[in-house]
Amino acid sequence: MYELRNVTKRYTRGKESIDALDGVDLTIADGDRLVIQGPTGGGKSTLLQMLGALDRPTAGEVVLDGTDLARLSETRLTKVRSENIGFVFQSFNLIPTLTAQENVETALVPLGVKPKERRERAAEALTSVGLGERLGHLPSEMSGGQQQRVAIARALVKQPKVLLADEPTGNLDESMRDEIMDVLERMWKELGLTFIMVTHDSAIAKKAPRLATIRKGRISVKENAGA
Ligand SMILES: Nc1ncnc2c1ncn2[C@@H]1O[C@H](COP(=O)(O)OP(=O)(O)OP(=O)(O)O)[C@@H](O)[C@H]1O
Repeated sequence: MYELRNVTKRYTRGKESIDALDGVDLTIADGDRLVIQGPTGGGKSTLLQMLGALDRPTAGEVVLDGTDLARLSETRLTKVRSENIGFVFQSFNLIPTLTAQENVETALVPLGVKPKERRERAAEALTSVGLGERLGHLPSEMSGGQQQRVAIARALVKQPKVLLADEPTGNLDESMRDEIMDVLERMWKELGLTFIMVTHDSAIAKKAPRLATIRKGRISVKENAGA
């Protein structure tokens, strides 16, 4: 469970400063699915960075399961991230020289998982996203949708509590967008994840049960009981 209290993130460049987040309060329960939308520059990616322990706020608290991430050392933040949080990005971020299976295995290396178990768990994760036949393929030998599925398997192989996705369908055409949204939704349900996704796609936002909008660093949250 996340509890954000009065979170401010100020970026300063020379004499100019901007509050990318300006007093954000937000609670996200375990197993929630939250979609974040808003105009470009509104603060979406900055919020995701706070939730993902990739950066700390300038002021306020980002409490994950009772621990304030804003107060952790860099080493502890890295540990929280590698154990609890899976990331999926718009640009897939796969390593081009590694096969699908090797790309997925990279998520287990920092956790000290032995090579044999790494291979087995990576194969299992790829099978669960429908890529059991593609373990030995390089990213360049796969479609955009398949590459994004490898990235999803890499995010989930460590069995995180939280999945954060930043425009996961942004580089995909419409049919692949639907395919990736189906995989993400199925994983959210099957694994009981807390799933938080940034999107510019109004069709996806419309279907979201809980929708946060961020403008000029300020957040408003709407529940959509019908979605
Ligand atoms: N590292 C940084 N240094 C300085 N300013 C930054 C930095 N990162 C973001 N900003 C500024 O903070 C504001 C919020 O940026 P952010 O990337 O969070 O917006 P966004 O809603 O994700 O936008 P987009 O939809 O374009 O990705 C913007 O004005 C941006 O220019």
